[in-house]
Amino acid sequence: MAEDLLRIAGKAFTSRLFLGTAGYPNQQVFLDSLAASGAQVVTVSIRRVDMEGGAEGILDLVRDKAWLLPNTAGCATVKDAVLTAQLAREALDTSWIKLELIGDRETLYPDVEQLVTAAAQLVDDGFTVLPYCTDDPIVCRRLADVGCAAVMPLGAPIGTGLGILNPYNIEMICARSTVPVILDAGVGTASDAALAMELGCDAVLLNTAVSKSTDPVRMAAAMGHAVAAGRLARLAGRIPKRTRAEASSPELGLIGG
Ligand SMILES: CC(=O)[C@@H](O)[C@H](O)COP(=O)(O)O
Repeated sequence: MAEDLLRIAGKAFTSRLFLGTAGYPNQQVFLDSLAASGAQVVTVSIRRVDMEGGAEGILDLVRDKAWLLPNTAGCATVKDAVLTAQLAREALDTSWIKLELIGDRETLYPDVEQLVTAAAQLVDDGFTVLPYCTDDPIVCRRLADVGCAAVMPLGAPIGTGLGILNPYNIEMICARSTVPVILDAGVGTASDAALAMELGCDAVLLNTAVSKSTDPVRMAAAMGHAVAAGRLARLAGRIPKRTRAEASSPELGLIGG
């Protein structure tokens, strides 16, 4: 079987799982979870992280183990998000940014109007932009049109673990998208991650489902397997759903039949 690579902006990955870094019991559990998951992309909140490698120090630990994807979590205006992205580029020497622009502190839903504006500005400024967005095919199209390298529609609100609330929209986004689709947020357990891949997503980004599980290292391994299994099933092509039973064994040719 030929190697099935995920390609984003010219960079190739063998794993289709992206992992967040927040909320782990301690750094060692995060590092063990990362290893168990096989994830090659790790997202870090620029507002949370200590650039000097002090108390958090996560950057130094991760740099040689995964591709760093800084994010603008906590930003609520275009200005804020653009400045945070520029700070990340300076400090981390990467032009990749996961653009989060939150419209509401309670739901943490993206503000899509500001998101498209910020994405366009960052693309013009030379960034590789991966925006966290709503599960709306038109919003995803707008983001691709302004030059985003991928789109990251939500499965459910961040941290809820509700799974994929609107699988029809996710499937539609995947079918229409001209750029890779990464399901981001709301994954609760391994079957959610597998479903995302079966619906046609190119990758899955998740955090809370692993960091807050009872056994993060074991859940991280489960997520790695789920993403790989979902991808394989997608490539293999599922059988159509039927409303009536159909015998799985042929009746003709049976001995004595
Ligand atoms: C870490 C990160 O980027 C999160 O904001 C992301 O959206 C994941 O959400 P979950 O924690 O729901 O997986």
